[in-house]
Amino acid sequence: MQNEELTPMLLQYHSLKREYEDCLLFFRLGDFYELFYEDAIIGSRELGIVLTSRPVGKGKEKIPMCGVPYHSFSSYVSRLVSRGYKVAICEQLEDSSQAKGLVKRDVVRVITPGTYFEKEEHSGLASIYKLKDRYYCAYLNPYTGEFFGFCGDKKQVEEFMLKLSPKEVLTPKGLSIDLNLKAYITSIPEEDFIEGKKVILEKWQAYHHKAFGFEDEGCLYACGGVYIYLKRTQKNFLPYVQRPKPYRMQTYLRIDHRARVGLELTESYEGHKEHSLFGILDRTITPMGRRLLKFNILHPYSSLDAILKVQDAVEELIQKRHVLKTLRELLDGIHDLEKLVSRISGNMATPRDLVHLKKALYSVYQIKDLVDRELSSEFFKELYFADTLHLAQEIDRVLVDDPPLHVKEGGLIKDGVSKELDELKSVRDNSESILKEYEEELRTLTGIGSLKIGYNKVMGYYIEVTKPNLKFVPSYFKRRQTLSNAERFTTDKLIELEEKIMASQKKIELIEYELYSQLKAHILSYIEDIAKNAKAIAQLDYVQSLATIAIEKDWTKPRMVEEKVIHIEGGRHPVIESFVRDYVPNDTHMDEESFMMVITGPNMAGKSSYIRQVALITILAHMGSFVPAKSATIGLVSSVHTRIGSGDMLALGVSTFMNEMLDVASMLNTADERSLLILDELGRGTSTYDGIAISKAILEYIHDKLKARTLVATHYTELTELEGKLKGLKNYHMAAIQEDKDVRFLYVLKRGPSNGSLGVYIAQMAGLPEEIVSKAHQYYSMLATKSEVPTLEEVYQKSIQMEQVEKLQRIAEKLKSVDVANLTPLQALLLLAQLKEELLIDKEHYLL
Ligand SMILES: Nc1ncnc2c1ncn2[C@@H]1O[C@H](COP(=O)(O)OP(=O)(O)OP(=O)(O)O)[C@@H](O)[C@H]1O
Repeated sequence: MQNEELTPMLLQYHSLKREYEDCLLFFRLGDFYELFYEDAIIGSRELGIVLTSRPVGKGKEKIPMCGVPYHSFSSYVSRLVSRGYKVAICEQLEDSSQAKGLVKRDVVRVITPGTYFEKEEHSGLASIYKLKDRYYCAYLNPYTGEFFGFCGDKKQVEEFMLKLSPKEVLTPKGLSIDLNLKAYITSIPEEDFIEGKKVILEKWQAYHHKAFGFEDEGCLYACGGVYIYLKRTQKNFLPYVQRPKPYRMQTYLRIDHRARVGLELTESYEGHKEHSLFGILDRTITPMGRRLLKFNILHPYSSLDAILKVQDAVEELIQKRHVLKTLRELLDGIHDLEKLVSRISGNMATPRDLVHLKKALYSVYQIKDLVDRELSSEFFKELYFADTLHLAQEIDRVLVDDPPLHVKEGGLIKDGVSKELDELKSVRDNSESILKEYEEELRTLTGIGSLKIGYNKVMGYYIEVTKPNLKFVPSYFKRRQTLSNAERFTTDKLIELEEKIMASQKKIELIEYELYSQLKAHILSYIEDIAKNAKAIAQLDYVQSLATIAIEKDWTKPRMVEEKVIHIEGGRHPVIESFVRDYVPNDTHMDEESFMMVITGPNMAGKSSYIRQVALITILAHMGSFVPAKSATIGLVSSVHTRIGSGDMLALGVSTFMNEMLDVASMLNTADERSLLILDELGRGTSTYDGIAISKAILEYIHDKLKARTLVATHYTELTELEGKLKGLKNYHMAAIQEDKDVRFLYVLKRGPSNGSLGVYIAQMAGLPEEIVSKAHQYYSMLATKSEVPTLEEVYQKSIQMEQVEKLQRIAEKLKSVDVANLTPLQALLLLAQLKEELLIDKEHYLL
């Protein structure tokens, strides 16, 4: 269509669309946002709304269009951004009734997949910048304001991105990033990163990247790209952004994406939160606490100091149950403070948001008081609370307790706040009683008992008289409207009254709006303080959640040590124990001498559950949490890696075996001596001989080179031959009993190798046809005789012997280390009692 054929409104549309070519333009027309042309076709397809075509050009040519109501646009926008579209919101900048000619319009905000800060699930903007061969990246969560900068190699950047899972990643134009990112990529000019760095330095009044704790200025470029993009897209709606800070991988126990999936940390394989560690652990009350808990599950602490600080806080709360109870009650009154902060900052706060803020800030005040009075561990002493009570009091002074949803509805401000407002309100209320009096007067005057004065937005005030009474209407009544059974009139006096009421109403609205804006501006000037309190509340909620779950599930405080050990007595799997009745606890003993466990046993015997349980207990301990065990001593771990078949990369076209080898390669390249490795069914994706050969070679490498604590669950009994050859490796098996034609699982970890997988029995239990099962039994007997497979009874006896020998060795070690000459009589007696107990096999029998 030629320009001259377009209406002024369409010309306006085209000029805006040219500026925002890569966006779907939501063009405000009255109570609707309209989409035109190609945008309308996309919008109708993606949103399932009707596509119309209207003759809008001067030549009356039809163009495709569709629209969504302005008050519910949010859900439509969230659907579009989650599918990778960008949406430009074009508003009317003046009141259409006041405008001369075409209403002024402009784009006030661009919403992209990572910047929709009203919705947590659509929030997360990152960037990648490359200088020489270093990658720099930044991550901003516009929902909470959290802002990180990070520098690392390709692998670490991938890990950073997978863990923080941004929805949109910004890269400089022309830079090809060969990374596995699950986010929408937006290219922006390289100059934006440079310009952004300047803006950041200016905003936070800093002169150097070191002022933010960054070792390298590349991080500030990456942060700059993110910040400038946010500013340009959000324009006047900039959410709250915290000062950028370094994301320090070394302060966290590293958990890579494979371990997150394999150990079902935040969701189960099926995608359910409830069956994950997070689902089981979550006793938080506020959304801020919940977010911190999730973050800490993926980022447990790596230093002893940090862990002990949280542990002590959790222990103190467990001991002071009454304080814990009050704290939980107070937290219950706190809304999502981080969300409120970004809404206030983005100029989107409704009057009800401010009421929520008021309540939250009153609770924060009470919580601070409780913490000061009742809690003494270092964690609580270090919590910083800003004074925000005055803000709560100010909201309380100005805003009514139950305000309407929108500012426009009026009735926001309390009496006594503004003299002028109070006077106008009394004029308005008076006029209403004058109206009532006038209605009475007219009824008496005309003798029409049913006469009434009414109001609607279109006509204003009117006098309504039913048809049968029209004959009594005086001549000075002016006709306004005819209805089916009544007529509507007005009089000079009514018009005069109406003008008075309307004038005061308009003024009331103006003053209320002004006072409300002042209140918002006042709150905005303390936004940093509110954000700090949101952080403190998140921390408190985190520790109270850990204390609550520890009480509920009777967990114990693990002893955290620097040595390379894991000693767990009576350990349980935190998730499975919640769903299985009579979960059988098991012990774990790993130290410098014996740091690899190979666990064999039949299918379904509990091998995988056991090795995962050790990893989960270790992670919980590093979060400062109590753990599901009778007792535990956990030596610090630097990273947790898993090789667990979950099929998560099959969708990417990688075969099972290749996927497995990729996992192992990634593990071996990043793990170190202090890592914990969990290997489940290594080598299962290839032929048996290949599988055994590769598994053996990998275990030897881990043993000789890495020396990392490692748990292996396998069906290859051949791997058990490594015990004896590799000093630090020991065999264990999950015990099962063969009862006639059935197998009974004991779920007890026993020393020594198992005798095979009993897979035929499992097939039988699963209901395979009898014919197949009996054939399989015959084949199994033939193979077993050839390779001399021991019976279950033989395996059991051997494991008992091994356990007894090891027990005696431990006792001997203990005795060797005793300095007899320096023992007090009491210590000697206690030692004697302890040794006697350790020698006990059951209630009546002793070892030896
Ligand atoms: N300690 C335990 N106490 C009670 N039940 C358990 C225990 N460990 C595991 N189970 C139950 O046994 C089921 C199977 O366990 P798991 O998957 O760990 O066996 P597996 O030996 O790894 O089997 P496969 O070799 O077939 O993979 C679990 O889903 C759980 O219900």
